[in-house]
Amino acid sequence: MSVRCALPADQPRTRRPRALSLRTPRPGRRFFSPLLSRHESSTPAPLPASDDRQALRRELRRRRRVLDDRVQRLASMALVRQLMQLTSLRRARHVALYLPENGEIDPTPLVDWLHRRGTQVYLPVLRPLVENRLWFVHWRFDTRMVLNRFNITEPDLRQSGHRIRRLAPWAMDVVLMPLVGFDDQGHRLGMGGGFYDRTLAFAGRKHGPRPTLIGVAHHCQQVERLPHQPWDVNLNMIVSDRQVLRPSTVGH
Ligand SMILES: Nc1nc2c(c(=O)[nH]1)N(C=O)[C@@H](CNc1ccc(C(=O)N[C@@H](CCC(=O)O)C(=O)O)cc1)CN2
Ligand SMILES: Nc1ncnc2c1ncn2[C@@H]1O[C@H](COP(=O)(O)OP(=O)(O)OP(=O)(O)O)[C@@H](O)[C@H]1O
Repeated sequence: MSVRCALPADQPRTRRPRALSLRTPRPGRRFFSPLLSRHESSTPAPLPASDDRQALRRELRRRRRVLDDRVQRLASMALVRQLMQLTSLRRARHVALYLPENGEIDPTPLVDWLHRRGTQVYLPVLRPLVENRLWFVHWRFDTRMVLNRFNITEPDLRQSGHRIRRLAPWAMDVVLMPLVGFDDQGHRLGMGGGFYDRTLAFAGRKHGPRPTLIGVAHHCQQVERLPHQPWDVNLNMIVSDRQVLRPSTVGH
């Protein structure tokens, strides 16, 4: 299934940037090696260079926002098909995912499959009172939901009917993280709040339990190169509607 990402018609072709690049990824020199790569055609054309993370975020968010419903549905199906093959997800008992917003690739068709396997599903909730951190709260069909300050639907922490069940981030088996951008080195760009970076910072430690961190995105959110920030959590894998990228080097 080939999903073409829309590009602006009037993009000027400017010179390559030094720090950030929106150009089509080149083959070779991959730190992350693609598995299950099926679609090599219709990669996005080069876009203007930008040294500005905010501008890059804006452009990548625009790219996914303009995808129409059919493309979104096909991309979601292709994503979920690949996710269902992953051992980490097949073995997982506790999985955090997210409800898609503004064109984010939709992982929710996975939910029925997870429930049938007896796996518990969690959603990110903005933690009250602390700066930009998340809780992962158990999500069932009867969970009462509210809109958070970003207009994203999340479980209501003030439920009276049944006790809110949250799981410590280190106790999750898999966390699916929505990416705004990524490169084939496994570097990621998120929404810019540092929510996932802060919440999952413990995953950088050598010892102790940690979830498998899987970044998910549309293929058109891949860029040639993103700088690694010292606080960026390392992903175990990036899955798009086109491919699965895994670190090819042990110890990443
Ligand atoms: N679907 C989904 N849920 C998620 C995230 C996500 O990226 N996607 N998050 C991942 O972290 C957390 C929320 N983080 C967010 C960070 C910034 C913005 C955002 O829209 N920022 C606007 C400014 C909005 C405002 O201040 O009112 C912007 O940057 O333009 C949204 C969510 C938790 N839930
Ligand atoms: N572990 C951390 N502790 C304190 N501040 C952090 C941490 N991780 C990230 N930050 C801060 O959060 C801000 C946003 O970081 P960044 O631009 O990398 O966000 P992001 O990765 O796009 O967002 P997210 O993690 O929500 O997907 C930065 O100012 C950064 O300093």
